[in-house]
Amino acid sequence: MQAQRESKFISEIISEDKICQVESLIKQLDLVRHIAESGFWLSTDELAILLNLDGSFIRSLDNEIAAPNPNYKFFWRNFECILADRQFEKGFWLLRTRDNSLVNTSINKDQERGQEFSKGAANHTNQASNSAITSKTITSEAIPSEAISLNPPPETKVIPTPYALIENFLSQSQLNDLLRYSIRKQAEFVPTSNSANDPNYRKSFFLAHFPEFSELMIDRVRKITPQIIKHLDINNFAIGQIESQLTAHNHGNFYKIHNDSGSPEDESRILTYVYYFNREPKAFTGGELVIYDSKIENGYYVAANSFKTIKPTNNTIIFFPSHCMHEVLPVSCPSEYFADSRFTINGWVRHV
Ligand SMILES: O=C(O)CCC(=O)C(=O)O
Ligand SMILES: [Fe+2]
Repeated sequence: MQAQRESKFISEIISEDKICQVESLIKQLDLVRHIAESGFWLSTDELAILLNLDGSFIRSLDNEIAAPNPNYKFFWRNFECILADRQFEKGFWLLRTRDNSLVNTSINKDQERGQEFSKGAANHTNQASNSAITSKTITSEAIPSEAISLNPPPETKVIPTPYALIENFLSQSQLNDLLRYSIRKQAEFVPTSNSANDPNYRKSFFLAHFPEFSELMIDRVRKITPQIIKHLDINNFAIGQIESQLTAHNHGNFYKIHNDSGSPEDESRILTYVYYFNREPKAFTGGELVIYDSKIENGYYVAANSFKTIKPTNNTIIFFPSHCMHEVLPVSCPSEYFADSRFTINGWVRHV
């Protein structure tokens, strides 16, 4: 009798415990959905608390934050956690509900349940491993629940990056004036920063305010953009704001691989332009712009292995799609004179 009472008591404790687990799971999922809907960014520490991530996984996220991979994301249940920005060496994450429209309806109910309730850790995948388990045709047979991916299939096709180069973009007198102006403004140039705030990611100087030439450049870029759109054979778009900055790369300066439209506030950038100018004879070497071809992985553009190398040529402008990965190779400028820098006016054409 005593033993019977005890076992009943134990089973009540176990089931209450299970109810608590389910209740806290529901609370957690509600919170995650709430954050996803709000669009607020979470730091890695906050994300770790919210999703109850384990230490080794958090360390792997820290590695991703340090790595120059602006498009990193991982999956947690039916949410995507996207590395939105790097600020003060910390990663900030945007949560989004995954688009399940590609879920094959032939997944049977048991498998769906397996996916929904499999442990969080099983769903933490980086892009590479995730694509490895992604299958175009998910059938109901013989697939362990953890191997089912609700992702679109990986697109491994290499998409060549189109670009347009225009030589002698400004008149000789405009070019001379611009060069003189830039050299005179040396004291107003400030070091560039980047979203990772990592000095090993980008080193150069820029001038944000230069109305005497930004207006000229923006006007020229606006007028030529319709032709560029045709030449690059990209979808037409309504031209909105055009940004511009004046940059100087001197000895040892560089900008590692990145794209220009990866963060939410830069999403509307469609075209990147870079106008190169320098003193003649040219007193620097290097500083080539490397533009990578693209592959689509998990719905994101990532760099393919193939690329084009563009030599910065005086009075030449290049246009290419802002979502494409690119980098500026280190500049060697033995004199280290500011006047000998690799100068650019560069910026972005946004859609409205
Ligand atoms: O200077 C260049 O060639 C490219 C600069 C660049 O990629 C940028 O400012 O985003
Ligand atoms: Fe860029």
